[in-house]
Amino acid sequence: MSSLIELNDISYGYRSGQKVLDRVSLTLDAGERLFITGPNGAGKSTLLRILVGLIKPHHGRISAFGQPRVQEADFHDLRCRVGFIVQDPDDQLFCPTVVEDIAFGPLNLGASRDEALAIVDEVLDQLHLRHLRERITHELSGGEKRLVSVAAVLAMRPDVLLLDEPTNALDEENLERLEEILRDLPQAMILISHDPHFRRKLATRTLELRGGKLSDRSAPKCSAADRGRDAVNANANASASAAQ
Ligand SMILES: Nc1ncnc2c1ncn2[C@@H]1O[C@H](COP(=O)(O)OP(=O)(O)OP(=O)(O)O)[C@@H](O)[C@H]1O
Repeated sequence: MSSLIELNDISYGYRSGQKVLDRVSLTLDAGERLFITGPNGAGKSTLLRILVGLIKPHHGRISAFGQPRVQEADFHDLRCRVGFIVQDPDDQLFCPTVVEDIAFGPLNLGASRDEALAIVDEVLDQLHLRHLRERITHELSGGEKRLVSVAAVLAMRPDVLLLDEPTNALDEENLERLEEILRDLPQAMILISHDPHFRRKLATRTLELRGGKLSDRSAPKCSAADRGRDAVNANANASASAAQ
């Protein structure tokens, strides 16, 4: 079975600076919760923006749901199926009220007003957020905005989720609730997070982006035999250096 998402040999650099991504490849399979870690400015958000077609890579190929994604029309279709929760909820929420913000996606995908409102209530119940339904979006706290942006993306019933720093601004209770919600969702997802505790609870696989390269952090540790061999080699090198 082919992967849901495949990025092959992706390279990119902003005009202002050096290469951010250097021949990066990744796959996302059904049921995975794939975490991407790495230092600030490593290019993690850039990678997600490339995946959904907001930035065109200088090199490499993107395929999703079995189709190559090249033209803008390909990415428009992809964005209907991939829910992207961006780092700053203020970039995600733009309607006057919470109910309008969450209904926007389903309406845009062709739902009737009644259908969209039914989805809003279902998602608000799922996230225990009914009390925020009629609130004015820009008056919400940072954590409330974060949860409403998750609700707005879930309302679009995406096949895959991308979450960029979803735990930012969440208190302990809401963090635990978000963990439970994500664990119960059937969708495959890619999560960017600096929070090791959150990652340990949810990750099925972890990649690290550093110096433009992605490496697998969940690769099996080397075996006892390998460690023994490494120790022998290290001793041999140390003896050789001492003899010189
Ligand atoms: N629009 C832009 N124009 C120029 N440079 C940019 C732009 N957006 C990001 N960058 C730069 O590209 C690099 C990668 O940024 P990116 O936001 O992808 O990193 P990140 O790994 O998500 O960082 P963080 O963990 O801090 O969120 C950074 O050096 C950043 O300053």
